Amino acid sequence: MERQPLVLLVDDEEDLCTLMQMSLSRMGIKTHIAHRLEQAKKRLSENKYDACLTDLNLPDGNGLQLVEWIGQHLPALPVAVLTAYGNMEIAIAALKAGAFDFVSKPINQKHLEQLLQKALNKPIENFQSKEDRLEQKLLIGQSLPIQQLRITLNKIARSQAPVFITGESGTGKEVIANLVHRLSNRNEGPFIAINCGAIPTELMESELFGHKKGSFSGATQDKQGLIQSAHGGSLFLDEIAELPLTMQVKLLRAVQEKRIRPVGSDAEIDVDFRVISASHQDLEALVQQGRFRQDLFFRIHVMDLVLPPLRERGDDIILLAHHFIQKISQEWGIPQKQLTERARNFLLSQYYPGNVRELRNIIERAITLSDEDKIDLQHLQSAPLRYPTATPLDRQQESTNAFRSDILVSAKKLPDEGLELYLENIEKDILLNALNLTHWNRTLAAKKLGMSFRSLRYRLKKFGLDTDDE
Ligand SMILES: Nc1ncnc2c1ncn2[C@@H]1O[C@H](COP(=O)(O)OP(=O)(O)OP(=O)(O)O)[C@@H](O)[C@H]1O
Repeated sequence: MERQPLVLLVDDEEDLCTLMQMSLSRMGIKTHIAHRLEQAKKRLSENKYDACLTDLNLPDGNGLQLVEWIGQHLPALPVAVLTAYGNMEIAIAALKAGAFDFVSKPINQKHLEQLLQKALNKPIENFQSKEDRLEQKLLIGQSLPIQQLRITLNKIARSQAPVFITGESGTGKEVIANLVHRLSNRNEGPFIAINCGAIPTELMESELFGHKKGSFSGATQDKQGLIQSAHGGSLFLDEIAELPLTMQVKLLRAVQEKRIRPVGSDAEIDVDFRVISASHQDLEALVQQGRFRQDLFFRIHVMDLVLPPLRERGDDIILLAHHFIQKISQEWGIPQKQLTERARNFLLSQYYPGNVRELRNIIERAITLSDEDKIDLQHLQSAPLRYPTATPLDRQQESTNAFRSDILVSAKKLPDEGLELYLENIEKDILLNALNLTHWNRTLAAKKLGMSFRSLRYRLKKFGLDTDDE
C-alpha cells in the first residue's frame, strides 16, 4: 500500500493548525504540528516529511529563517509559507529564500489542495481513504462543526465503546449512527435501527428481545428480537429516552452482559452487539427527574457525539440543498433544477426548527412546484402542495373553530366512505396541520396535539407520513 504523505505544519495559532490538520486529513495527508521555530527544526531532523507549511511569524523567530534552514539541511523538502492576505513583499522574499510557493490566510481549501498537489507531485484524490470518501458521500457538509464532527467520528468509530448521539430532531443522528457502524470493524455485520418512540409499549419487550411461541396470546410462533438481529453488528436505539423504565432495566442487562432472554423463554441467548443510541432530549436532565435510569445513562454514554442544528452550519445549507435536488431529481427521473440567487439567500436566512429533514421537505416541495428549470423564491415560500392543510399560526384558533363546525354540520349526514375512513381522514388532516405549523418539528407537533412523541410517530407511520426513507 502507498505510504500516506506526511506534512509538517508550523504555526503558533492552535485553531488554525487544527483546521488545517482537518483539511489535510480529508485529502488523506497526515500532519505533525510545531508551534515554534526550534520545535520545527527538531521535528524536521527526527522525521521524514514530504512537505512543510510554515507561518511567517513564530514566537522564537520567523518562517523565512526556517525556509533558509530547510534549504541548507533538507534541500529536497518542498516548503511553502503562509502569509497574511495581500502581503506580497514577504511572499516574494519567501520565494527568494527558497520556498516553492505561498498561501494567503485565510486559507482557501482549493488553494491548499493545489499547493499540496504541486508539493507532493501527486493527484490528491489518490490519497483519499475509503472511509473519507464514504463520509463525504453520506455526511454532507464542510462547515467547521461538521469537519470537527468527522474527526471525532473517525476516532469513535474505530473503538468498540457505546456511542451516544445528541442533537435536535432532524439533524442527522441516524445518518451519524449509520456512519459509526460503517466505519467500524463491525461493518460486515448488520446495522439494526430501532425507533424506541415508535414501538407501542405493550409490544416493546417482544420486539426488542423476541418471544417464544405461546408466551402470550398472539404469539403464534417463535420470534427473534431486534437485539438478536444485531448480532455481530451495531444496534441503533433512536429516541432512547422514550424507553419505559421497566424496559430500561432489561436493556441495561442486555448491554452489560451481552445476553438476552426472549419473552416466555427459560434460556438466555448470547448476543454480540455495539450499542449506539440517540436522543433529542437532555438525558442528564431526565436522569435528574428520575425518568431515565442513571446506570443505563452511564453505560450507553461512554462516547459522545453532538450534532449542531442546521442553522449553525452556514453554507452547508446550500450544499445540502444541492444534494437533495440532485437526489430527488435522480429518483424522479427529471432534469436537475438550479437554485436562483434569491432562493439561496432565502434558504440561508431560515431558522429550520426541523433541521435537515425540514430542508429536504422544502426542496422536495419546491421541485414539485417549479415548472421551470430553476427554483426561485416563490417555490420555496409557497403553501405546501404535498401537505395542503397548512394554516398560519395566527389563524390557528380561527381555523380550529371552523373545522369543528364543519364536523358538526357534516355529522348530520352519514359519511359515504364509512366512519372509520372518514375519521382517519380527519385525523390525517389534523396531523398534517400540526406538522406544517411546526415546520415538521415532530416534538413540537406532538406537544401541540397533546400527545406523546411516540404516539405521533406511530400515527405518522400509519398514514405513511414518516418521511425518513433512509
Ligand atoms: N449531513 C447530512 N447529509 C445528508 N443527509 C442528511 C444529513 N443530515 C441529515 N440528513 C437527512 O435528513 C433526514 C433526517 O436525518 P435523520 O433521520 O438522521 O435525523 P435524526 O436527527 O435522526 O432525526 P430524529 O431526531 O427525528 O430521529 C434524513 O433524510 C437524512 O438522510
